[in-house]
Amino acid sequence: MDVTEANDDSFGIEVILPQGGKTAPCCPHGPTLLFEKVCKGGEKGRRFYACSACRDRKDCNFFQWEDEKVSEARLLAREAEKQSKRPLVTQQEYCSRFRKFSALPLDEKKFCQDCQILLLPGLAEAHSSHRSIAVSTAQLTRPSVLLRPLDNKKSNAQYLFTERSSHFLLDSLAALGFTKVLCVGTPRLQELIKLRNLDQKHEPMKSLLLDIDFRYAQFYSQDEFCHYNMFNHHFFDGEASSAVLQAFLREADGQKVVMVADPPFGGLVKPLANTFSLISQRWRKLQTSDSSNTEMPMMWIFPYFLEPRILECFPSFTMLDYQVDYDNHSLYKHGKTGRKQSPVRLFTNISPKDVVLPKDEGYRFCSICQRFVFFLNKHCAKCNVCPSKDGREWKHCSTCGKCVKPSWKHCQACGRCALPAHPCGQGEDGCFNCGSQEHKRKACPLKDSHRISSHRSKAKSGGKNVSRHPLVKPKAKRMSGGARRAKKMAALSK
Ligand SMILES: C[S@@+](CC[C@H](N)C(=O)[O-])C[C@H]1O[C@@H](n2cnc3c(N)ncnc32)[C@H](O)[C@@H]1O
Ligand SMILES: [Zn+2]
Ligand SMILES: [Zn+2]
Ligand SMILES: [Zn+2]
Ligand SMILES: [Zn+2]
Ligand SMILES: [Zn+2]
Ligand SMILES: [Zn+2]
Repeated sequence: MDVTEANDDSFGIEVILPQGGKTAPCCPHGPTLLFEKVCKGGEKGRRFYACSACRDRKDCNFFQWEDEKVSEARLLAREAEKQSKRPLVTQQEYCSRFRKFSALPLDEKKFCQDCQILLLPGLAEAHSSHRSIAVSTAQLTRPSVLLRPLDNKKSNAQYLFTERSSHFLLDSLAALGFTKVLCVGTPRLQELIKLRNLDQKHEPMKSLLLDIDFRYAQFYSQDEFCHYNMFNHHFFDGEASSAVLQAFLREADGQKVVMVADPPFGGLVKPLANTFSLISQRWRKLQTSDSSNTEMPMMWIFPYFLEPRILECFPSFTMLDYQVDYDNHSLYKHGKTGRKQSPVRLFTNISPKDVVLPKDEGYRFCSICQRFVFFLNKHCAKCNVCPSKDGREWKHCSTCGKCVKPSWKHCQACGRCALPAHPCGQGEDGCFNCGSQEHKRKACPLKDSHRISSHRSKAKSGGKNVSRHPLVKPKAKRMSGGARRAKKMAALSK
């Protein structure tokens, strides 16, 4: 993929990927991203830098105009903030603590739930007024169960795979012959790999977890975990961690590497694709000359409605029908009917016919499409594909000449299929959030991006704190989280 400037002609906020040359200023999460407001007709707005990882200003409020002169005092204040946000303990220190902790007698193994850390005996006093629990040896092998999932939707969005999905992933990777799994934001997959190695029934697999959640450093050695930001390919521990990745990507003695990434769903596609392509390039450089043209095998887990954006960045990818579901996300569950179906899918450059989807969960092989599909995704002889994206049975519209969602009807006035309740005669009703005609608001990569919305306001008002901007929808009456999610899911399944 080219690391080039965006040329999407929709209006909204665009990310401009680094092209070498100018270095971006850093926030506590590494180099910031450059954003630009693009208006209808291609008119460009003033560019600004903002945090790559946090989509909520509460988590990181970095803001700087591209052409802004920053005073020495502000630079010093930034540096001080960066230092204050650094973890108090190094990963090396964590590793040595973990060794000591593992050697403790069972009744001394404690975990502080308030601080989310393993407590060595010397620390017990300082945490005596906190809630702490005993930790069994088995629990030590399941950090994703022990740690409280970070449910901050806009930054961490830590949704953990169900047993069903994590075992499916692991079994598929093993069946495909992969022996090294680069886990980008997939802590639960990493721990299952380690557990699988323990039972010694299988060929051992190696794994390396790259995640922004530093709590995981407590449980892994330095060659198993790197504190990492996947939106700017930033290693918080610098060269040392970067070297760990480099060593991991090297394939010796018939080893085969695969990357599995499960980014927060609201994350911007372009910076993520840029990161994955940088990792792939590093992998390719380590290959022997005869395979130098191939891409690194990758699986990117993301909602189906972002398929066009992902394929734009990775034309070699295919979206598989498999529905990935999550333990702590009630609406992203697997099911055969209605709203219970998860919208999250696997995007991969591995040949889809080789990724066998489980028959007992309703998947079958389409010999024409040469891939496994959900049973409701029936092959359309006219389109010559299994057309469904959302797991429901789609129907063919002969006027449009393509298959459409079951709830859509052909509208003579608009000359296309749409929901019966569509705003008729107003042409393509594209995205209400950013104005693009290529997706609906629900698929907007900038949706839920209040931080960017506030920057938009700032961008327009010359830095003054205004609450309204023509591009920013006025805040609707606040709904409860559950109601909001339900509404979103209802919109998705129409
Ligand atoms: C949707 S969850 C995926 C978890 C996965 N389903 C599992 O069960 O292992 C997103 C993961 O990405 C991590 N994450 C969030 N923002 C990140 C960032 N900027 N860089 C790296 N990791 C990040 C979170 O800590 C979390 O582990
Ligand atoms: Zn930041
Ligand atoms: Zn504590
Ligand atoms: Zn088919
Ligand atoms: Zn069709
Ligand atoms: Zn139609
Ligand atoms: Zn119409």
